[in-house]
Amino acid sequence: MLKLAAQSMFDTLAQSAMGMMVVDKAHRVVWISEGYKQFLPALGRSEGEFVGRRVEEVVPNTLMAQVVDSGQPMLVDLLTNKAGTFLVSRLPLRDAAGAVIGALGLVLLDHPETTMQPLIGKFAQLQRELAAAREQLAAHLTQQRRPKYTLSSFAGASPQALEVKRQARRVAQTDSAVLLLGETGTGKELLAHGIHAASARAARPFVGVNIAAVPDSLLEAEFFGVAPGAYTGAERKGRDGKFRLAHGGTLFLDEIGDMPLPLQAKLLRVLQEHELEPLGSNEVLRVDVRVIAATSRDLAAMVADGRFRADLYYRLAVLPIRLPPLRERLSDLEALVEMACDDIARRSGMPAKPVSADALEWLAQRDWPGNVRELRNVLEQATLMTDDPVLEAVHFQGGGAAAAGSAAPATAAAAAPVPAQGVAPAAAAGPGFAALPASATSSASAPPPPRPAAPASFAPSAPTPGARWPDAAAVAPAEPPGPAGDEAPRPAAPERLGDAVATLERERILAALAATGGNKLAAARRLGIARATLYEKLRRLALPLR
Ligand SMILES: Nc1ncnc2c1ncn2[C@@H]1O[C@H](COP(=O)(O)OP(=O)(O)OP(=O)(O)O)[C@@H](O)[C@H]1O
Repeated sequence: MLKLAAQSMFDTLAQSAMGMMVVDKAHRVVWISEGYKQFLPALGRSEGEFVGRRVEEVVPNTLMAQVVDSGQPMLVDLLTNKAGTFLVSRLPLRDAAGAVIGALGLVLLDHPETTMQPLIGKFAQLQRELAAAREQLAAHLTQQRRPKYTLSSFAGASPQALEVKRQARRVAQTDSAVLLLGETGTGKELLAHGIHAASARAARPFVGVNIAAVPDSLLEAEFFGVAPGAYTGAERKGRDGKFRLAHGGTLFLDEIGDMPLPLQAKLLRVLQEHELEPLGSNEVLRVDVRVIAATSRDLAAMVADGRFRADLYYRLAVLPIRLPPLRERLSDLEALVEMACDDIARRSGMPAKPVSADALEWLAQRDWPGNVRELRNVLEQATLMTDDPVLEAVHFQGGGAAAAGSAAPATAAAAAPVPAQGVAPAAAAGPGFAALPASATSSASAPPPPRPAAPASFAPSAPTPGARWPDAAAVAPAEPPGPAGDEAPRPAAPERLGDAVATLERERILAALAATGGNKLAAARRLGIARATLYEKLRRLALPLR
C-alpha cells in the first residue's frame, strides 16, 4: 500500500508540477519530467547535454547538491537563474536503510514574482529596508569609531615631540600593548588615536574606556559585556562589552591605574589568552584587540605598593611612551597655540585670532600643570573675552586666564584647603613619579607655587562670561582665604545641615574645576577624591558632567 501511495504521489507531482528532476548521490541528473523539458532551451542545453551531468553544472544557482549532501529538505525556496525565477522544492531521497541516495527537485511555479506578487513584493521591500538600515548602521559606527586624529595631529617639532612621534610610529607597526605615560592634558588620548590610525588596524574600530569615570561595580560589564537574560531590566537583552566592540581594532584604556585589582586579573587573562566570558554566560568569546593603556599615575610605584598587579604592568609596559609635560617643551608653544586657535576658529565659525609675540612670551612664563588642555582652555577663554582682532598679553591676564590658569594663587588657594577624604595626598598622587606635576603631588595640601615671573595681575577678577566652569572667584571668597574653617560660607541659622554641606561641596567642586580648566582628574586630585567619586558628586549635585 505504501509503495502504491509513493508511486501515486510521484506521478501526480510529475504531472501537476511545472517540472521535476531526480539527481543521484553524485549530484548527477538521472531523470527529468516532460514538463521540465520546457526549461532546457533557456538553460542552453539539449536533453542529451542535460541528463547525466552534475546538476550544479547545468542549473545555475541550484541547491540540489546541498540537499543531497546534507540530507535536509528545502520545502520552499526561490531559485533565480538565466531561465527565470521559480518557486521550487527539494527533497532528499533515501533507501530502505535511510541512507541518502539522491534528491528530487520540483519546479512548482514560474514567474512567482507575478503570481505571488504581494508576498514577494513584501519580501523584496523588507530586504531593501534591511540593506539600507545595515548600511546606515555601518556608516554610523564607522563615523563614531574612526580615529579622530592621526599622528600629524600631534603638534610640535621640539626634540621631545619628535621623539614621541618617532616612538608612536614604531609601535604602530607592532601589535603589542602600549603604555602611554604622562601628566594630564599631555596628549595621551590624541596619541592613542594617532597610533591606531597609523597601524594596520586603522580601518577597524577605535574604542575608548575611561576607567576612572565608570563606577567599579559596572566596569566588568563595561569591558566584557552581559549575556542576554543574565539580568532583568535594562540589561535583559544583553549588551556587548568594549572588548567585543573593539574586535579587530584598538581598545584605549584611559586611567588604567584606577582599575580595581580583581578586574586587573581578568584583563590580564584576556590579554594573554585573547578570550573572554561575558557576564552570565558560559560562552567563551575570542577577541582580537590591540590594547593601548594610559595613565598619569606612577604605575611602577603602584606595583611596589601592591596597588597594581606586577604581571599586568609588565604585560602593558612592553612599549612605554612618555609624553613630556608642556613646560619641558616650550619651544612647541607657538605651534600648539596656532593649532588651538585654528580649532577654536573652526568651531566658532569666526576667523582665527593671531597671538602677539608679547602674549606668547607671557604664555611661556606659565607653569601649565594642565598642559596642552589647559593651554587650549586659556586660549578659548581669551578669544571669547575680546573683540580685538589680535590676542595680546593683556587678554590673558584678565579673568579668562584666571579661570583656567591653575597657577593663579588665589584660585588655587580657594580649592586647596579642602581636606583629603581618607586619601593621603602622597598616596592619591602616587609617590616618586617624576612625570607628575608639582601641583598634582601637592594638590591636596598646598596650592602650586606661582612661577616667579608671573605678573601680579594674574589674579581672579569678575566671573568669565562664556567660560565652561564658573570662575573660582565667583564661588570662592574674594579675600585671601584663611584656614579651611573660616572659608566656608556661613549658613543662615535655620538652614539645614545637609543643605549647607551640599552648598559647600558644590562651591569647592566648582572652584577646583575652574582652577583646572574643567579637567576632572586634576580637580579630583585637588579635592583629594577619586575621579569616579567626583563624577558621582557632579551627578548628585546636578552639575554638568562635561
Ligand atoms: N601635541 C599636541 N598637539 C595638539 N593638540 C594636543 C597635543 N597634546 C594635547 N593636545 C590637545 O590637548 C587636549 C588634551 O589632550 P588629551 O585628552 O589627549 O590628553 P590626555 O593626556 O589624554 O589627558 P588626560 O590624562 O587628562 O585624559 C586635547 O584637546 C588634545 O587635542
